Amino acid sequence: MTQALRLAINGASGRMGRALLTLVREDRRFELAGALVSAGSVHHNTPVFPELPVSLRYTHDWSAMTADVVIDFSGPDGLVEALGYCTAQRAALVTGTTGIDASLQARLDQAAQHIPLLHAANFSLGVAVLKRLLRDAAVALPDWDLEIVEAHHGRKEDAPSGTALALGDAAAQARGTNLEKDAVYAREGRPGARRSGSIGFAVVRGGDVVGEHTALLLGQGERIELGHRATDRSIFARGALEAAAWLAGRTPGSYAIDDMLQARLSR
Ligand SMILES: NC(=O)C1=CN([C@@H]2O[C@H](COP(=O)(O)OP(=O)(O)OC[C@H]3O[C@@H](n4cnc5c(N)ncnc54)[C@H](OP(=O)(O)O)[C@@H]3O)[C@@H](O)[C@H]2O)C=CC1
Ligand SMILES: O=C(O)C1=N[C@H](C(=O)O)C[C@H](O)C1
Repeated sequence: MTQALRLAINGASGRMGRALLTLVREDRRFELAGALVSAGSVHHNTPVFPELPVSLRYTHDWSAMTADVVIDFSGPDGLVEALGYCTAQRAALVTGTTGIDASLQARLDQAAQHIPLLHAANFSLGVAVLKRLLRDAAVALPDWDLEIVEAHHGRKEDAPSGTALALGDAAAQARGTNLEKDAVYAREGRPGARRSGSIGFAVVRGGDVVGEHTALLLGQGERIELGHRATDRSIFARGALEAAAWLAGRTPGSYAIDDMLQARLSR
């Protein structure tokens, strides 16, 4: 049997971090090397599995840890710290953090020259397929209006979601344009008639919604709605663990979830 990969989870005390910890306990492909939290975390130095006879504690001390691969679901600041560790130690990095601005994106691109790095705004298989369907529909119906609606729990900090932006970007690229030019993020007062070719975003926040995305393609007298609803956060955690097992040991570079799913989705 091959040796277990030493895995560190960054943002370990969060919603996604906890979903990962639950799964990784039962996953023989991995040995949990660290559960990282922020410098000021109330979880720092508390036991990760208080109900089990294991000594692992949440920590902010990256220096005491040896990991082959890091999975990060912490937020932009935490991602910067994970990047620092992975680049210095030549560890692989899987990150699902969203709300990444252009300067952080440039740092990810730079780091990917030295380490294998996979960033995905959504680790669900269903969303990967939705993106493909949307690309096809956007090309087949170039004149139809495209609007993307997303809904998430009330604690989510970024908007629109990373997935909504990735869907918009995929459709824009498929139509030979780009999201920076075409996106409309807000309408209020009298914004005037809809600009042809624009891609509108609408955001819903509240309750415990795990994550819902609908792409509306609006024609004259008809419309298509392509949607995905996540009802259980463990689907993202499962996808991230698959990505970590797939990514560790690869040559440095920037990988996408489509690279990992290629074989499966092209069947
Ligand atoms: N790609 C995907 O499939 C998915 C992506 N996401 C994204 O993942 C990210 C996290 O989401 P979620 O788990 O819901 O958020 P949470 O807020 O529940 O968890 C994030 C955790 O990160 C910790 N954290 C904050 N700063 C740092 C830091 N500097 N270093 C280490 N840890 C830190 C915080 O814990 P503490 O205070 O204890 O440090 C916090 O609990 C978001 O960007 C979200 O959009 C979410 C779901 C799926
Ligand atoms: O914050 C979340 O919860 C989620 N964030 C991701 C995003 O921004 O797209 C993915 C998922 O929808 C859950």
